[in-house]
Amino acid sequence: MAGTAEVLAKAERFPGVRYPVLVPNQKGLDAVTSLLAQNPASPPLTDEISIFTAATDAFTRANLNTTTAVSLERLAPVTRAALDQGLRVRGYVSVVIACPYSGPVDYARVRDVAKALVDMGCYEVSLGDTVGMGTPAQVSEMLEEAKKSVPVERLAGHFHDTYGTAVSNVLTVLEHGIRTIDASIGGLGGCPYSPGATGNVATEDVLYALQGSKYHVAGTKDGTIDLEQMVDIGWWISEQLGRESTSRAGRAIRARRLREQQKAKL
Ligand SMILES: CC(C)(COP(=O)([O-])OP(=O)([O-])OC[C@H]1O[C@@H](n2cnc3c(N)ncnc32)[C@H](O)[C@@H]1OP(=O)([O-])[O-])[C@@H](O)C(=O)NCCC(=O)NCCSC(=O)C[C@@](C)(O)CC(=O)[O-]
Repeated sequence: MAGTAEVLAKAERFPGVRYPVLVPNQKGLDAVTSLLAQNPASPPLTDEISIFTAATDAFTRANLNTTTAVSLERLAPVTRAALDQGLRVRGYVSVVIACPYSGPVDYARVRDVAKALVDMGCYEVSLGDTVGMGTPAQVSEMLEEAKKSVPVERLAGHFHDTYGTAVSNVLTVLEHGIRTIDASIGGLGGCPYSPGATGNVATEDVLYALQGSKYHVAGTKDGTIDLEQMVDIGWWISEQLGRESTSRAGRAIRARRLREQQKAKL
């Protein structure tokens, strides 16, 4: 968390793109507030914070050094203060399917924690399969429970791809009415307290899977994004970070291009 302000101050920003900042507590909000005060800009460096907790005490202890109930008590005034400053607040519930420390998750806890985050002022709650073990059947069951307390329009899907089910889980939650999906280019991401978990579902893989579907990508000219360009970006950032892209579509398209180059040489 300590380097957040430095990263944000150096990030190149583009109109229409949001740059939410992960804020675990009041100190995190204070860092954002002072950064905005020291760097007045229009549009501001950020207009949104993301607060986070989990569906199990065991994960919240690892991630926030407290229980879920205490984290919610601490985050309520942080959310009010952020809203008072005109910031948007997004919430995350981690480990909505399985917890790396306490095993299978009670979906009623997901329901109740998501409701607590909405009640304190989050405009949206992202449901995170942090360990990436969820199957479409489990995700469906969890979502049916969460929808009992939070309208589906206020929910988002956040899937890590450890067991290779993230894209199918994305398609599952879309069928349930969720319209916001967290994804990362090249499959980057991951939580330091989720041992063995891979990064988030790759943006390239979600885009590939949505091709020909009834879903369109919001904020784009024709509802699509140039997948070939996204693949280039996924490989570029992965190489900057000294890693391989974990995007299946990214790897397949790179391999296809290599075959085409070899064929052209013949
Ligand atoms: C929250 C704490 C700090 C509590 O940790 P703590 O030890 O209870 O906090 P503390 O108040 O005792 O402070 C300990 C030290 O941290 C400092 N500190 C205190 N707060 C901050 C802050 N906001 N920013 C920077 N520094 C901070 C504080 O100043 C102090 O520094 P010292 O005096 O020892 O030099 C710790 O548990 C922590 O850093 N947690 C975050 C861990 C993390 O980065 N998790 C990954 C986030 S992403 C995620 O969770 C998954 C998600 C959301 O993406 C979705 C999903 O996949 O599920």
